[in-house]
Amino acid sequence: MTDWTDPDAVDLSDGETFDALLDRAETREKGHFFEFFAEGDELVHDPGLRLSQHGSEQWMGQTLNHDPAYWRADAARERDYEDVPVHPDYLLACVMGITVEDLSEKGGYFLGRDDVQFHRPATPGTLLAVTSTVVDTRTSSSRPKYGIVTWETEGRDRETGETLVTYRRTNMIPRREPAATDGGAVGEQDAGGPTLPDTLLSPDGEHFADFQRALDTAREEQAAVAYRHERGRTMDDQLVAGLPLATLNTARQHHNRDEMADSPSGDIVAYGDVTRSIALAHARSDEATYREHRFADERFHDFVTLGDTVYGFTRVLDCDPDAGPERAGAVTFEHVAFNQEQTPVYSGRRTALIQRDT
Ligand SMILES: CC(C)(COP(=O)(O)OP(=O)(O)OC[C@H]1O[C@@H](n2cnc3c(N)ncnc32)[C@H](O)[C@@H]1OP(=O)(O)O)[C@@H](O)C(=O)NCCC(=O)NCCSC(=O)C[C@H](O)C(=O)O
Repeated sequence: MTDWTDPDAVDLSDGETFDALLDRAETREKGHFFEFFAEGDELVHDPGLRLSQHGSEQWMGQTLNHDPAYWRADAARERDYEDVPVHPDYLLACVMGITVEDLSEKGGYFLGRDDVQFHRPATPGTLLAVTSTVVDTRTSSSRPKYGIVTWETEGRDRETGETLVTYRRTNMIPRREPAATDGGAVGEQDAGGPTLPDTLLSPDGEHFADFQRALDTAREEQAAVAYRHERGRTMDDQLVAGLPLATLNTARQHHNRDEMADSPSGDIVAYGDVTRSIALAHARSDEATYREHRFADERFHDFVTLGDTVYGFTRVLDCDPDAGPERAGAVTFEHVAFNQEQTPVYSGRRTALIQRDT
């Protein structure tokens, strides 16, 4: 009788034998299908992650978020930070990265995020504690193989218990069993041509007063304050696979080319937080940012894959001179990331504190 614990019992040099072995082996699964999630469930995400200066600088460097307030003590003090904090995009990506193994590792699409709030800055060395609550589950009417799940997530400092960031995110999650639906209409477009303002204005500078002036002028002229950013960033392996893995994001979409070969993208795709951070970096390079405040209605419209180039477009929606400290006012933007074919891949509303002219 063959001893199946004998390392030599299976001839691995014989491809046919190994194929047959793999075909019969059960796959030990990772992640959860849609059916796992029930409204009200709370998930405590285990891996934890210590935010690091290196991780933050690597994120900033690769995504073109070159803001010295997040790496130089004098620049941080100038922006009223007690210590040099990690970059907020890195913080957000790390908080979400930790959740992926429990929430979205099975694949599916990161559709959007809402109510992103930064409660306090986080410094390098902070150990994260992250929990999520399932707030909604529903069947996708257009894609019977998927369900749609929304979670609320909170990232805290594990040592002090202080809340750092909170948000609500929605993903399409593969179902173990396809649902019976009417098949729905996929990506239907509205009929009729586009309605656009006659004039698009751009602010004269990067300070709060420049945005406010442009918005006031636009209101008088039935114009919009909307502009493109010159920089683009082509997605390479470091961005697509390296950055998500550095945040412990285990979603196969970002690092398993073999699995992704049969997917609609045909290849690995960028982590939504990387795409978003690049578009925001383009926008921030044209403004005197004081602080990030909140984000709303973030959507991922299309996937971004290796070799795509991410550009940015910004529309100014509102200016509030009374929000924020004396030296800054709040500006609400809509940012759009688009690719080399001018296809939007991300959009979101962002309120940031922008420095007044000094
Ligand atoms: C996902 C897409 C292929 C969908 O395209 P399309 O069918 O054209 O879009 P619809 O607008 O019809 O949406 C389909 C259904 O999803 C619901 N939906 C869409 N957005 C939201 C939202 N923000 N909140 C709630 N629900 C939403 C619609 O209501 C539709 O529902 P139903 O009719 O019942 O089916 C396309 O959008 C696409 O390719 N998007 C890009 C996705 C992407 O690349 N994301 C980022 C990369 S993946 C990632 O980062 C993974 C991450 O690591 C993680 O783990 O989450």
